[in-house]
Amino acid sequence: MKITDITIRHLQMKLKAPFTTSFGTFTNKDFLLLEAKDQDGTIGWGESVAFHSPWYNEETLQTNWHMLEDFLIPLILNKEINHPDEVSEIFAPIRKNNMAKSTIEGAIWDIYAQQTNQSLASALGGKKDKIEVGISIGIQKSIEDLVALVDEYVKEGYKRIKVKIKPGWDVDVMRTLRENFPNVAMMADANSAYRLEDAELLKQLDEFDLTMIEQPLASDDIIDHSQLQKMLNTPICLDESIHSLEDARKAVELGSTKIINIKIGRVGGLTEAKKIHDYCEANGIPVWCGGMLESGIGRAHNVALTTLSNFILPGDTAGSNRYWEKDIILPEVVAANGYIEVPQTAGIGYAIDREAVESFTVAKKNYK
Ligand SMILES: O=C(O)CCC(=O)C1=CC=C[C@@H](O)[C@@H]1C(=O)O
Ligand SMILES: [Mg+2]
Repeated sequence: MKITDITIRHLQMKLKAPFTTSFGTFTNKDFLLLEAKDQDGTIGWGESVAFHSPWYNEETLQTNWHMLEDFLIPLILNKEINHPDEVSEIFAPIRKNNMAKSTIEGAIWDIYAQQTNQSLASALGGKKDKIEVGISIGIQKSIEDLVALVDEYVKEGYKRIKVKIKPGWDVDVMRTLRENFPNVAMMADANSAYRLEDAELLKQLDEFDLTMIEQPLASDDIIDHSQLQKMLNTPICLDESIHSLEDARKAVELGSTKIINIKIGRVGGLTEAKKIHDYCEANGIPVWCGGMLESGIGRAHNVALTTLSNFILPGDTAGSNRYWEKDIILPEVVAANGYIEVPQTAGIGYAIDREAVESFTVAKKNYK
């Protein structure tokens, strides 16, 4: 294929419910949507998961737009590409900026799957026809509000409940949840809110039979997590610390993590995500697919990735209606009784709702 035409759009979509983590609260999702067209007119879609501000990692919507416009698109336009795995090689001279790279690579995977007349899941080697899904709940105003929300999602059949923790909102919260929901698969995501000195406090979480504690320590740490894991019975899951297969290898070899949260954007795209999946499978490390409050396009990519065999834990890919009054795909991603049916049509398996896209677009630019 040869990509001959790319359009970047800045979309602003209002979240159904504000999302609060140990870093703060946001009510809108601003993100870049990338539309790529090849010489035959096949159109593929990719979504940047970079937030408006650099709180999750160093990338932002603006840095992504800059990297795409000034470096990545010029490397891709009118270049002969035989397989999407070539994109990460083309981008190898560009340091980091994984979310920007992933945005364009995802669109190329979509085009490739359409041109080989297979679902994106199949193109990645996935075999599942439905995936188990969990749900991630931001920090709530009160424990009572949190219990009510968890109760709602458990009744909807979500297979795993993920809650945020931070100093002052941790042991008591998890104890109350466990008392109310003794049999639900539950995990905590700390988003790096703790230090190794907090080990004794984090050890108290062992009492609640959590499936994992996600990213308790610094977002660029692997060493201290290996020390902490020796002190905890609960498995540590790394998210922000893992940017590549190399990071995953080092973390696994050091015993820093027993589970890995794979996010396509964080690791630079589907090709690297698949490499991490395969390495973890060969080393007995289960993985699951994390979320970044994606629109239906990013959500569709997450569904396809989760069909790979070692995605054995429910991820954060909840249904579209959890996030948006109206998504930008048709049909929307639907989670029913904790499962999402995997689309079998060619490409990402969902059609774009152009009217919805245009209604949320606040800026756009075309590149030929
Ligand atoms: O997309 C979802 O529903 C999951 C969102 C989510 O839990 C996160 C998104 C971004 C940063 C964090 O707050 C958290 C995570 O680290 O997984
Ligand atoms: Mg996380």
